[in-house]
Amino acid sequence: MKLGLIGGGNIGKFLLQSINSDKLVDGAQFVGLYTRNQEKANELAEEYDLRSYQSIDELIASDIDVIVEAATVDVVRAHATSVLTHGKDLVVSSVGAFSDNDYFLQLETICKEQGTTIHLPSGAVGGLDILKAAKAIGALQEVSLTTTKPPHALNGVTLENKTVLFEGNAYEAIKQFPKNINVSIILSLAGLGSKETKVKIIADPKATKNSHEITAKGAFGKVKLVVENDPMPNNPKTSYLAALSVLSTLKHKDQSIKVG
Ligand SMILES: NC(=O)C1=CN([C@@H]2O[C@H](COP(=O)(O)OP(=O)(O)OC[C@H]3O[C@@H](n4cnc5c(N)ncnc54)[C@H](O)[C@@H]3O)[C@@H](O)[C@H]2O)C=CC1
Ligand SMILES: O=C([O-])CC(=O)C(=O)O
Repeated sequence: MKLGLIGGGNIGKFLLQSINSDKLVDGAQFVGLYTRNQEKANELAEEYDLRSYQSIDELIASDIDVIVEAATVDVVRAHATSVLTHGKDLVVSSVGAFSDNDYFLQLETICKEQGTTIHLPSGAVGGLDILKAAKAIGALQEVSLTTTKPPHALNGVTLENKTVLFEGNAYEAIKQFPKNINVSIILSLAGLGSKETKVKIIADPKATKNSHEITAKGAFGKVKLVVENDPMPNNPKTSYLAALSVLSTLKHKDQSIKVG
């Protein structure tokens, strides 16, 4: 499996190390890369033995099977259609790009026409299996997410006390915090949609973890799940689990037996 990477930041570098150096995914290798900073791109290309491209379009047109995005929500929105129409599968970190249901359906149609697949990792949360199972018979009634991070992992404003920065639905949350609340959109896609998924974002100067508390109820009963994530050293906005989940998606992508 020949992989192309967009974004050479925190998650991107973790994936290069795990796959190209540590060989953690059998038969997979990153062979091409595009990231915004050309100097960084060249350094990564040298270190991990792959080709650096001058544009995302060139990377997409190259001889690769799968594009792995680890950049931004805007990059996904700008390039997902092109990835799919070039017959490549797409693995997305910035799942917030799928907050709009019409856009999601549009991409789904392209996938069907092209025989391609978009993989959306669970990211820095869990519990998607429960939401999907309950939704299958329309038995899901309510989903809420409360995310608490230290201020430097959110808007960077110095705060004395715990402060609610946002309260509303996932659709609005990702608009205001595109680098912080992708998790709300994966929960929306598994569950009730971005307009019906409740989100609260709290900045807590005493917090040392990026924590996500998910509650849901429906005909199945109810669930409360708290994920207390260690942040990644290179980017405290991003939890380690988010990077691990992209790696796991690549590891299990072509498995014959699917778990969960
Ligand atoms: N699904 C989830 O649960 C989570 C998703 N994320 C999202 O994953 C994405 C990647 O996260 P990190 O690696 O931690 O971020 P990062 O900020 O460390 O790295 C992003 C990289 O993308 C590059 N980039 C930015 N704009 C670009 C463009 N227009 N074209 C090409 N490259 C561009 C940057 O130069 C940087 O190298 C972010 O959108 C982040 O919000 C992060 C954490 C959890
Ligand atoms: O990594 C996390 O804890 C969550 C995050 O940044 C996001 O969902 O965008």
